[in-house]
Amino acid sequence: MSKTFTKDEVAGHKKADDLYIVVEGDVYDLTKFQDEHPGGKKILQRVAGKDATQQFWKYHNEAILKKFKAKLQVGSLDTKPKPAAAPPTPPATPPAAEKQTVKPAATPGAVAPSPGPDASEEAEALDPYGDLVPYADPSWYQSYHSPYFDQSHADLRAEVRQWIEDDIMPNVTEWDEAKAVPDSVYKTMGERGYLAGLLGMKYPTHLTGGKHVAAVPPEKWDFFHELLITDELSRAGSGGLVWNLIGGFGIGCPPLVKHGKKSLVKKIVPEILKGEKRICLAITEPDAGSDVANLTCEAKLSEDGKHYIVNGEKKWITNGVWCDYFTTAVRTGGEGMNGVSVLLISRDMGGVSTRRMDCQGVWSSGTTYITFEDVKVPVENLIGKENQGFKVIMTNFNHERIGIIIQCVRFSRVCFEESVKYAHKRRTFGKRLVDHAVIRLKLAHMARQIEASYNWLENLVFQCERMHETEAMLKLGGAIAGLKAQATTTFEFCAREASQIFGGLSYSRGGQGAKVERLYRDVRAYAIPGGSEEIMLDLSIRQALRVHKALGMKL
Ligand code: HEM
Repeated sequence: MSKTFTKDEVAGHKKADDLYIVVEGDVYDLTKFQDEHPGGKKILQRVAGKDATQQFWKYHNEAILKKFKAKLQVGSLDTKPKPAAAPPTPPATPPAAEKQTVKPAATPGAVAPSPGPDASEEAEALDPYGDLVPYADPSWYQSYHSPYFDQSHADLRAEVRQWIEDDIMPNVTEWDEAKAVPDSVYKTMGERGYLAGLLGMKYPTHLTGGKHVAAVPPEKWDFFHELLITDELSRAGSGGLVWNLIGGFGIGCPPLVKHGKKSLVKKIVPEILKGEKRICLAITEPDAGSDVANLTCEAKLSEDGKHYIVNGEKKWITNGVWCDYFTTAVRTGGEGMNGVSVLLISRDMGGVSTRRMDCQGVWSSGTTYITFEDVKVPVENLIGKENQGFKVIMTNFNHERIGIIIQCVRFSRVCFEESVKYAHKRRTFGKRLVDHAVIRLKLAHMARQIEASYNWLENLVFQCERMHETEAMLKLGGAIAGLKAQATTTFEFCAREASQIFGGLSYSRGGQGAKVERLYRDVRAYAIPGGSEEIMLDLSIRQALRVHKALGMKL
């Protein structure tokens, strides 16, 4: 794309059969494209030979330019400024050298805490990052101080964001409409080491042949790195995409890695972490959702005691249609939670059928109906102990719910960010949308809920980082359930308000309102599965009271 044009040269291409335009200093040949332009060809012919930057931004967002650039750009104007060697980054405020650590002064006789040798380094906020729209990113992206994030998180953030912006964002709408994401994207998740970092545990180099995520040394990996991957993936604004990539894996693989027999884990997990095989979690049934203790899919021990014979149905199983393995909850004993076990079922055992279900949202996630008919599962595939599967499932719920929360908060931010950007370009009644108080009120209500949810999330992720998994399950289950309800209601609110701000553009699919329209459809996929809002709210209080009674609560 090295060809340069003068303004006059571009002006020479102003006919329908020879149509150039300029957008942001780059020259595009739209002669052939005009017939397929969704906005019509006449509108392009009216700006033929001219700089159409302003008109372009009125009707499109950045993803469109990224998507079509390679195909349509023929050069740049000679007046276009050359890009700087490195993108300028605003300095953190104020510059490090001028920063002073506040040393608490002690009055004689009093003991004052004093900062350790690393205090000034830890106190440093990271450089501002991203578009800097307030509340569109977590505050530590925008030069707030944080006790949780350091340079390794900032490096990972940059790595994931670049990939999402270049390879994912421009295609997300197309993939959602096609109800599938190319397999190569999931494979890339494995190759980049992201899948292995999403298990809710320390980075498992023993299962990745020593490989790890480029930006972060494995020994530094923590739950905040995990949070970041899901958060940045969610910026694409599609529940279908996120669930396609990590929906089945993120809940189906951890029970296997943590509670499966070593030989089984060693045999199966490395291929999954590489992105070569896929796994999902099969718990919900046509007649048992949040009410897990009532599941009926049965697993009977064969007479020789070597196999379980599995019969039953599973419904709403994310990724099921594409999966090789199914981490499946089955009934091996009597009624209730003490008769439940977890088995790893492989598609090649025979008797496993999957069909795609049509759903309101998360279109590209592959929601599936599964039938197991006389599937012969070796007893070695038992995950955890027989009839003690409920504990495996419950521990896993915390990890699943935190994932849902991260996604919901980021989707809420996406709704907010899209709204702020659109409100700055759309004019009604003689002024920009953002200049109407009623629109600012909507933005303020979105922002306050987003920040409250996210700060609670950071706190709980930090607790998970510090507590043992069983302690976390017992102590944090209630709070995580409460935050799930908080996050899904925030998401629902933000999707609604963003839709109102975008008006018709978020009612039709695609185009500038694409993310908002899609997310609005995805809301229920978050508010219902993984524990419905109603069950989460009730659990949050019941569980908190139980824990605090044990802690010595005085009433
Ligand atoms: C590089 C040049 C261009 C490309 C690749 C392009 C591509 C597209 C695409 C893909 C859409 C479908 C909507 C979407 O997905 O966002 C669209 C819609 C549209 N485009 Fe363009 N376009 C270009 C230039 C322009 C220019 C210069 C104008 C105006 C002078 C324009 C006016 C429109 C309009 C009015 C729509 C319909 C918007 C709506 O449905 O609300 N386009 N364009």
